[in-house]
Amino acid sequence: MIERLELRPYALPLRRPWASAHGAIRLRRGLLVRVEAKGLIGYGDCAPLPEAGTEPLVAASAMLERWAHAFVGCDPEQLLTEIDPLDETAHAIGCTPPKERTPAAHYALACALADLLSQQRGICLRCWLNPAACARIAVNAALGPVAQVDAAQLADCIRRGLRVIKLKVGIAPLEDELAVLRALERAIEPGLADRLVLRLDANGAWGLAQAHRFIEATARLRLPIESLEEPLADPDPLRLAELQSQAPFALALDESLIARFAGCDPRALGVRRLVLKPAAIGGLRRTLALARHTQGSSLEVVITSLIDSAAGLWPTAQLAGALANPLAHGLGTGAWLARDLGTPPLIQDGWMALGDRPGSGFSA
Ligand SMILES: O=C(O)CCC(=O)C1=CC=C[C@@H](O)[C@@H]1C(=O)O
Ligand SMILES: [Mg+2]
Repeated sequence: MIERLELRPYALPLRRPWASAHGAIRLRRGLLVRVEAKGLIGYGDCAPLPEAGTEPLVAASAMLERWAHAFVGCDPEQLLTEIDPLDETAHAIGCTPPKERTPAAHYALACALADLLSQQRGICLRCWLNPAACARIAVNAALGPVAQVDAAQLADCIRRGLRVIKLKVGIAPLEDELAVLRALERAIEPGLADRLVLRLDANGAWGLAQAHRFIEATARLRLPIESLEEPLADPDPLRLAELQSQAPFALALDESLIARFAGCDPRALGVRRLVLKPAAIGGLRRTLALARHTQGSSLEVVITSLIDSAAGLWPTAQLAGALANPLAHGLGTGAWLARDLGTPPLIQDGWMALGDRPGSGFSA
C-alpha cells in the first residue's frame, strides 16, 4: 500500500545552452516524484518538454498534485496497471486527444511505481520489465549544433570510446551547415571516419526542397552519416517516404511521432527509424510495447532522454536495457546538467552500465 506520495520541485541549470531548431534550453524544471511503501522508496522524474511532445509543466504538475492526494492507500501494482497498462496494444498509443494527454506525468509516476515494485521483488528494473534484458547499453554522445563542432572534438570523442555522435542541424542557414559538414569531411583524419557514426537531428526545420537539398548534398560526402531525425516541418508520410528513398541513411521521426502514430502501422510513416522518448509516450511499459511493435515491423528504434535528471535517466536506461537492441541510445545527456538530483548512470567507452541494484538504480 502506498504510504506517501510526494512531489519535490527542482530547477537544474545546464552547463551550456542546449540549442536546436526549436530554440535553446538553459534550465530544466521539473518535479521529483517520490513514492513510499513498506520502508522502500520509488523515484520518478517529471520534466516536461512540450517541443519534444509532452504536456507543459503546469499541466503535468496539476495532474501529479491530484494523484498525490488521491493515491495514498492504493496498491502500487494496481495503480501502475492503470497509469501504464501492461497489455495496451501499441496501436492505442497516440489515440488520446492531445489536450487530454499528460504523458510526462504518467511516465514519472510509472517510473516511481516500477522502481518501487522492482525493489520489492529484489530485482533491477530492466529485469522486472524483461528477464532477458541487457546489463549495459550503447549510447551516443550529443555535442550540440554542427556549426559549433570541429574535427578535434570528434577525435576526442572517439578517443573516449564514444563512436556515435549526435549533432543538431537546421539551426543555421542550410548552406552554412553544409559548408561545416564539408569542412569536417576534410579535417577528419583518414581512419577516423571508419570509427565514427554521425547522427543528425533537424528538429523539423525544413521544407521539402531544403530537405532534398540537404540529403542530396550529404549523400555525396565521405562522412559516416547514419541517420537524420525530423527533416520536415510537415512530416507527411508520403513526403518522408520520397526523401527516405533518396537518402542513403535512416530518416527518423521523434517529436512529431505521437501526433502521427495514432492507430497507424509504423511502416506507413515513411521512415526507417523511430526515436522514442518515454516521457512523451507516457510510460515505461507503453514505450516498450511500442518499441517491440515497431521493431516487429522492421523499423529501427532508439530510446532517448529529454535531457533529464539522473532520476529520469536511470529508469529510461533500464528500459533501453529491457529492449535489448544493438543501437546506441540517446541517453548520454547527464553531463549537460551543471547540477543533478543524483548520480547518472556511468558511461565508459560508449557503454552505459546499468548496475545490479534492485529498482532503477537511482538514489537521491
Ligand atoms: O538523442 C540524444 O542524444 C539526446 C536527446 C536529444 O537529442 C533531445 C532531447 C530533447 C530535445 C531535443 O532537442 C533532442 C531531440 O530532438 O532528439
Ligand atoms: Mg530528435
